Amino acid sequence: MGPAWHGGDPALCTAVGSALVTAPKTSLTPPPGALAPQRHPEAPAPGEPIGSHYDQCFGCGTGQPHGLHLQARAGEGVNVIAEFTVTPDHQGAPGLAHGGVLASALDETLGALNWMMHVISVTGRLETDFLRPVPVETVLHLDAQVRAVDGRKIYCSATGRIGGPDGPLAVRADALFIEVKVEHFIDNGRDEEIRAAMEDPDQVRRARAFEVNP
Ligand SMILES: CCCCC/C=C\C/C=C\C/C=C\C/C=C\CCCC(=O)SCCNC(=O)CCNC(=O)[C@H](O)C(C)(C)COP(=O)(O)OP(=O)(O)OC[C@H]1O[C@@H](n2cnc3c(N)ncnc32)[C@H](O)[C@@H]1OP(=O)(O)O
Repeated sequence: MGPAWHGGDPALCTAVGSALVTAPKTSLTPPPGALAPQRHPEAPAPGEPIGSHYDQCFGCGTGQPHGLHLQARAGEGVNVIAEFTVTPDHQGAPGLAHGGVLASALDETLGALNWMMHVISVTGRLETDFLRPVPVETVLHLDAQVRAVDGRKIYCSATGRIGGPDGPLAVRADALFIEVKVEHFIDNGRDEEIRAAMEDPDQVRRARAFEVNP
């Protein structure tokens, strides 16, 4: 038998007869004690653009030539909306968007939820359903919302519709984001980019926006 998805880590699988059966992974369903998400009092007003968290970000960076250039806006609740236009650069099959690009668009929209709660979090798990092919030149209407919060774990979901905000569902995702401190980036990022980010007053200002979290 070939290696399982977890590389055969004995902590993650149990032997049943001769077969390896994976243990259930952390659920994307909030546990019973999870709390309803709170919109931060200083979250952007509904309809207000959220802006890029880092100008070199593949998802939202305005200075990233290869990026998706996603521009999310605050929703009414603990949610954000965005539009993403599929271009020929995003193809997987002739004339159709690559699934990984669509997953990135969902991931980035979910990441923008950080601004609605003033919490820094990173994707721990992202489970994506691809329901319809998405042709080049399609505008994908994205909507992401936080469903619940349990300690550092943020349970959220996103949808991507075609033809309009109420159009047919093309992609959807459930995700678990994990809250981190700004040190997560400083400790793990490459020195060159971290140094440049710390010398950029706009970047420092964006990071500081998360420091006070009542
Ligand atoms: C000066 C520079 C400043 C730059 C930054 C400035 C501003 C920043 C502002 C906003 C920007 C923030 C983010 C970017 C936004 C959007 C981009 C799109 C989103 C992404 O693209 S982001 C990149 C991809 N992402 C990663 O690069 C994560 C890699 N990963 C890790 O870095 C660790 O893995 C981590 C931190 C996730 C956890 O590590 P950890 O040690 O802190 O915590 P631990 O492992 O204890 O987990 C605690 C509890 O979460 C559960 N848990 C953990 N992982 C799980 C999983 N995968 N599935 C199910 N449950 C999971 C555990 O089971 C436990 O649960 P319990 O508490 O119940 O036991």
